[in-house]
Amino acid sequence: MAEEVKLFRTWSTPFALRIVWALKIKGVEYETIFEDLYNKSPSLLQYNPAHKKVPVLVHNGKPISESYVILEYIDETWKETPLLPEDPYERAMARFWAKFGDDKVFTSIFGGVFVKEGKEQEEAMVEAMENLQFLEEELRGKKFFGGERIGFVDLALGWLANLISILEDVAGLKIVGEDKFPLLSAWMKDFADSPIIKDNWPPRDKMIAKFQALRDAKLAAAASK
Ligand SMILES: N[C@@H](CCC(=O)N[C@@H](CS)C(=O)NCC(=O)O)C(=O)O
Repeated sequence: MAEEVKLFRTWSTPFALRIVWALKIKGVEYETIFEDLYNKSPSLLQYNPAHKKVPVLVHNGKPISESYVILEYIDETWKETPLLPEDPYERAMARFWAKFGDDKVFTSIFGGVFVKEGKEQEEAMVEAMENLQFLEEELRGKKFFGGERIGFVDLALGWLANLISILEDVAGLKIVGEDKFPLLSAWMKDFADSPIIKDNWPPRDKMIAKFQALRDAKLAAAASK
């Protein structure tokens, strides 16, 4: 039976980009369904009733959601070019850093620095810098978080390379600079320039416009409170 793989996503969400990159690295053919999150399709609601979010991967009719769960499913189903290390401790650490990226780094930047101003933004920046320093240390002696090639943590943190680079245009924020985070800066460049990753990257102009609108809306909402 031919495999049927479908990916429900939006063009911009960093959570879905993880899945796009993983499927491309594994060489899995798939169909893309672009969702409008303001008008979610009945299929999305049926496939992910618990969260009603993208991404959702549907493999031979069976839905899987939550990007890290999907990444692990992909890695276990299509075993060529493994994303997670073999050693159980290394695997645990990869999952740890991926989760740290979402729980602490993403939150301190996109729920903090990006949507705040003045003193509040300065405080959020201190927290973001502390969190980023952990990732800087984790990269010591390595080109990618996965070692010599892109792995699970690189895909998990891909949003850093993808979104951080546009924040300077959107909010005048230079969060990861060569002066403060030389290893992360080099990683952001190497990751973004890697084959497969660079061919599957949302258009920069569109990203800037989207995140500008997002920031303006968040700041306006905060001001009207
Ligand atoms: N933890 C989820 C996060 C997914 C997520 O937040 N998706 C957003 C798009 S960036 C979404 O679908 N939001 C729709 C909503 O909240 O209604 C994952 O890793 O897949």
